[in-house]
Amino acid sequence: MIEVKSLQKTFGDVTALDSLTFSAPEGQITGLLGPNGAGKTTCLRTIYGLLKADSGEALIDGIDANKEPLEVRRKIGIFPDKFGLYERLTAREQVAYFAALHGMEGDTAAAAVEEVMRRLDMTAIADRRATGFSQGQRMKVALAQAIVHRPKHLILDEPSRGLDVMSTRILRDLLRELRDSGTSILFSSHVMQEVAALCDQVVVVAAGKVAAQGTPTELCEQTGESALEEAFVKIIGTDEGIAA
Ligand SMILES: Nc1ncnc2c1ncn2[C@@H]1O[C@H](COP(=O)(O)OP(=O)(O)OP(=O)(O)O)[C@@H](O)[C@H]1O
Repeated sequence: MIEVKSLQKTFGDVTALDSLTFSAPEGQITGLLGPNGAGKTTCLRTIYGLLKADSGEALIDGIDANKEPLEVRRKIGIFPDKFGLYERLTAREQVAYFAALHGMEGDTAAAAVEEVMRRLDMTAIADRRATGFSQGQRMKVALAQAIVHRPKHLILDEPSRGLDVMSTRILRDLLRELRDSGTSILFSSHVMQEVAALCDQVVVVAAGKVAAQGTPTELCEQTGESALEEAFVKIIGTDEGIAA
């Protein structure tokens, strides 16, 4: 279980998180949906220990990443908003490096690397160096790095950015498969269709607060709308910063 409790974070005059509270249970895909600047990235960075909140807690299975970062890192896979690849390494070497960082060795590591590359349809780029990779190819390597150690919890910041239709489908199938095998998945997005298609639970964030929470159907019922897009507009009062 990923839990966020009364998270508060300010940057100078900007309140990025304002008593943000929600949880992402195991075996579910939870979507953080909000317009640009709502606080999604700040929230995810706090959960994986890259940022320290002014107050409140972010817990993975009850453990705070700020207090026990190594313990938390073992349990989670992270697909961050910004990531860099080692340009001189091949896709396979990058993923293998992350497997090693997570303590995987020998045949187990090699099998995990092959499996994740097959699953993400990366065979054609496996032995190419990252220099010259397209945005979508880079995204796939970053995704493979995030899941090669089969984490119990997966946190993704706008995972489908830069992916073409086929790759987006591969990503969606992968997330569903991981969900069905018990992984808790928390991802941020401002793309309505993605959230509607994938999420068991949606947490609508606006101005650092939870503006509404529920299944896509419940959000529609709560607002008396038939489409999630309309429900969302009603909840936050604008469609600015949200893509259909
Ligand atoms: N390092 C920082 N320094 C100053 N302000 C920041 C910093 N990080 C975030 N903010 C501000 O905090 C608020 C929340 O930003 P955040 O990136 O968490 O939003 P977001 O919901 O992820 O937006 P987007 O969809 O545009 O990525 C914004 O007003 C942003 O400008």
